Amino acid sequence: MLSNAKKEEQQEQHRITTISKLLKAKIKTVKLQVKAAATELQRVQKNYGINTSVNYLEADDRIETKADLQQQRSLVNKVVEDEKIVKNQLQTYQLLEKSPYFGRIDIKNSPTSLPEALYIGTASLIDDQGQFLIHDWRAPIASVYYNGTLGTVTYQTPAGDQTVELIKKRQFKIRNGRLLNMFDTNETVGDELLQTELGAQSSENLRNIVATIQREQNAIIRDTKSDLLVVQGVAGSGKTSALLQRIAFLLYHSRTTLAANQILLFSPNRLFSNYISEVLPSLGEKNMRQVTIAEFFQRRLNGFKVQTIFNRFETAEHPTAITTFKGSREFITAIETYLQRCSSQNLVFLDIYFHGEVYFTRSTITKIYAALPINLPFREKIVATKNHLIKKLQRRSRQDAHSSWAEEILNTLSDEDYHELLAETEHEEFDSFAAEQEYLLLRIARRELRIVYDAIYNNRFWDAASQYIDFLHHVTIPNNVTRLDWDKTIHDFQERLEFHQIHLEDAAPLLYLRDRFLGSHRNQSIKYLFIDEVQDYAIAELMYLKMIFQHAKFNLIGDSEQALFRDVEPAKQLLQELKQALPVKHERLIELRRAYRSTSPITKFASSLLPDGDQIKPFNRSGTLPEIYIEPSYNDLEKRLIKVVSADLNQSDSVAVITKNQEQAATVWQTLRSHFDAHLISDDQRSLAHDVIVLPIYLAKGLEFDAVIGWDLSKKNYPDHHSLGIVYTMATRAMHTLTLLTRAPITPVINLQTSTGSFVKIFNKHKKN
Ligand SMILES: Nc1ncnc2c1ncn2[C@@H]1O[C@H](COP(=O)(O)OP(=O)(O)OP(=O)(O)O)[C@@H](O)[C@H]1O
Repeated sequence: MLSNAKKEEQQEQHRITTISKLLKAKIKTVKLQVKAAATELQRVQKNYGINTSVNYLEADDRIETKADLQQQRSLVNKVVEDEKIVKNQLQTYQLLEKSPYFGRIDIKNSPTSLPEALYIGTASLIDDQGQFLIHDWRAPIASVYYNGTLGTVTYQTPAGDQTVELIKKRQFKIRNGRLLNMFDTNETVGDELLQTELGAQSSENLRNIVATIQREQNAIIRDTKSDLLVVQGVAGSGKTSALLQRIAFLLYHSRTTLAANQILLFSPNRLFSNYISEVLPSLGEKNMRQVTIAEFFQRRLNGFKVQTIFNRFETAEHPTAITTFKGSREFITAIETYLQRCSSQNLVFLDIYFHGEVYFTRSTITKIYAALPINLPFREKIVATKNHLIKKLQRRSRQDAHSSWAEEILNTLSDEDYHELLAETEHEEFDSFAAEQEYLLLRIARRELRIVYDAIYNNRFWDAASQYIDFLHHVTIPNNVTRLDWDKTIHDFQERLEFHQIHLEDAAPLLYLRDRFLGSHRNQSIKYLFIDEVQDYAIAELMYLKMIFQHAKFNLIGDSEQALFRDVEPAKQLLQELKQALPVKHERLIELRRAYRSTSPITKFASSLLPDGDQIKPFNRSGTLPEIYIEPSYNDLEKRLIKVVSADLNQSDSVAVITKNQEQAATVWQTLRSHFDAHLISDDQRSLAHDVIVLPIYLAKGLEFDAVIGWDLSKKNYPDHHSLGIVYTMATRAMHTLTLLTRAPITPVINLQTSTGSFVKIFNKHKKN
């Protein structure tokens, strides 16, 4: 006799087999359709080529050709679109074939109705009768699976809230048509499945978490109302995972109005961008756009080399009072006040040159600007000044047509140039040769004066960098900054300018001043802006982004405790600052406290380093205690490293040695390379595919590894509490094993006399000697 459970398992396997067969059949059909669509596209494109190349030279046929062309073009577009649809369909079926669904909910719409079983998967599947065999995880009803415990459950739909009775919730693990595991659960998504997922070895890329999204993560993913969504979550709480699932959700939810290229993610570096690049495709969606803040600033400060976050971290371990000031809300507010109060005399207008001589003087431009109504917004003042200058230029170009330089150019024109200049007019139009000459002179003058026009059009009559320097001279500096130090930074800024370089701390304020004054460079197309690791961004940078991406909804994701370049700051305080700096109508804060990445012993150890670490809830996954080796000498430290790496490699696929900076990483790598297939990771690297990698902490941000070895956590390397964020980030990169190596004395950030000592196994070789 089969037990009930066994019978149910058989029934589920039977359903899976039926669906697998159906999917196989569908894949076969769609593959043929894809092939046919490709052939059709080739045919239409070939025809398009032939049709568009004929008749083009015959003037009488032009009109006809244009209409034909339009028809041909829309035909090509339609066939391209058809091909895209079948290709997408194929991709969806192939995705479902691997694992058609992961959840089932049995619901009753009313107490008297019969229960209905709904299966939840990565995408929907509908049979020939129009019945849903699988519901997409993003469909409104699917939120019952993620949010509800058994009983009455309410979920949101476009038509308003709906209530159902949830009578069963089941989770599956299915691979290639085989049911590997199933559980009935009352929880959001039961721990058992999550245990298996989290216990697995790390992979080169972050995975999607669609089958095991937790309730609080679901709130992040499905939020559609907030203009400013702030997520503060402890290390390994699934912030990045939820962010990517959220993008997939938004693309589904707003599929007629939102495209992947209207979503922009600021990520810490290229390595991280690559690490997360598989999640959206694995959910059947296209990737959003990604950029680092330095790349973004650099594009906007055309011609300047902007310091990267990485470089800033490498060159200065802690922010100075000046860096903090330049990154603050007060600094941006001071720029705003400065601009409002700046008299036209203080605006740094520039002479406009032509043929090496001043064409419009600075004082002319200042006068034009000064004559404008005082209350006009900056942008309108700039537009009015430009229009005024362009009118002046038009008048002057008529005069300049009679200048000696214009005549000289005319006299030395080659036949070819002469005819080219005349090309746009009919020769017969001129009454006389003199009229033709007059016409040509004006054209020459206008052509030559194009550089003046361009200078006006591109605002080159105003010098943003010098204006910024003037602002730096005028701003009231805070008490903790000396005048001498401040003057030094101004000098430093000027010196860098000569080499076309700019410090990261100056990029946002300078751009803010420039774009606020000119009213330019606004981005209208981005609808959602995401910033991961937001704790590494200055408020001034966020304020600039807010000014530029006026129509975008902001999603700021971070962990104030993993701040590398700042002191650890309480989440609430950071939030308060964000709210003040980025005022919006609907803001929302979601905090994540459960740490999923690391085993429970690792999370407990890492949390014990923090002042309010008891707020962090470890996920219940067992593992060995982290280990600390305190060695008497650097030589011993190196020997220990080799032993630990060997031991880790026996149990783990990925071992990462994390150092304080690139220089130390390079030294450690030299030690390891003769023993292992070790790889040194640098700023521009994209791949992590090696047994042993060595990288500085900054590059390890956001990533995870089976085994982590923290290199030289000595007092020398991490002298005081400023290093807390770094050490905490390092420890929380480990999924299964964590070993910290150090010379004596150990950093005060790891105080072994407190509870920290009980969460770690200590091997103090130094004491013995
Ligand atoms: N609901 C979940 N189901 C399965 N795995 C999860 C879930 N949430 C998080 N994880 C796993 O936990 C790990 C950490 O997730 P993620 O990198 O998204 O966290 P994070 O908060 O961005 O971390 P950090 O700030 O420390 O870089 C990943 O391996 C992720 O797959």
